[in-house]
Amino acid sequence: MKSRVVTPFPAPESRQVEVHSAPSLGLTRRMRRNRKAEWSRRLVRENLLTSDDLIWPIFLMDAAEACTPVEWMPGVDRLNIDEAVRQAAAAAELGIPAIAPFPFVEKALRDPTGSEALNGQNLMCRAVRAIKKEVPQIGIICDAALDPYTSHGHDGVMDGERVLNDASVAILVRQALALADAGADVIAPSDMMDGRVAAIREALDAGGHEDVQIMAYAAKYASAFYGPFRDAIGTNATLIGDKRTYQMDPANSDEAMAEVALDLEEGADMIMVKPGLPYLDVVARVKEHFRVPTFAYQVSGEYAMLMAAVRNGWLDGDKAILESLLAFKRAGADGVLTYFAPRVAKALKAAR
Ligand SMILES: NCC(=O)CCC(=O)O
Ligand SMILES: [Mg+2]
Repeated sequence: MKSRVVTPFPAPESRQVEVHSAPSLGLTRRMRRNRKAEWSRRLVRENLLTSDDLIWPIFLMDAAEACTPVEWMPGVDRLNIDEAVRQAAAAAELGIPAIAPFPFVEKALRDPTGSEALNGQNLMCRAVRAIKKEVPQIGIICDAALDPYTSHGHDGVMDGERVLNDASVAILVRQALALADAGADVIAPSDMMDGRVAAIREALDAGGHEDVQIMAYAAKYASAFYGPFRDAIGTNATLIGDKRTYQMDPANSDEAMAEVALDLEEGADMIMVKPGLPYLDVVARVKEHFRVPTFAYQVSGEYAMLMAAVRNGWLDGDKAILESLLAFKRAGADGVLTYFAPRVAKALKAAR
């Protein structure tokens, strides 16, 4: 019997590859044709990110220093009022339509009922007045929620361990009125109490604020991605327990549809899904079904993840950030709240 010689690899001459004379596959449809040049890629592009899509969340702080860095959000600062006015002007110049301020409230001003939220001279109200006066062309979206103001870090008032719904709504309504009186263009209830949109709408109308819009944090999830925000506004130190009795279970999406339906019935002009990238399925489902102005919040944890990799040189910053924001547009969002707003607006301007 002849023994077979097994060659582990083909001999060198049979490994020659004829690149140019390979037979055509005879395909009718070649998806790559439209991708062959930049002009063609631009022509067939389905979604576009522009500065009109950006809402910039900023942090406020009563401080002598213009900027106080937020440790867990590299590149983000808490701004005193003068600096917030300056940066709002710069944002308007960059074509950013709106900002969303959040206050770092001194510990001494926090109490169990969040009463500082009702003070018409509090940090938020003073900042809103100052920005409205100097930069009237930028929209100001103000959160209605008590967490920056409560000693326990919850978005409402408590009875023992329980966050009370209706009692919290009564306070949120007064907070919303104080913000509207200061000049807020949009009230954004982020508290996830039931019935707060209707109550706020009614009070705004009764208070002569028919034109103040409501952007409801309609589907806000009890998420681990808010960690760095809590560092920024100082609630990581105060928060007792978690927010799972009012914010949504990350496992659910039918429930998000019910939340959005309710907020729209109650008078929300715009709705929001939060967090962003991990919940794009919810954004897509909501937009597809309700066809209303739909926003998503690329939250602090998403910002921190991207920035950590960018700072390590593991990701190309502008490219990764722009791609992350384009994903929201693809999912159907009309706009995104993002800490990257000024960076992105600058990059988009430079690319024009
Ligand atoms: N109500 C506003 C937030 O909770 C923001 C959360 C974040 O950026 O992590
Ligand atoms: Mg709700």
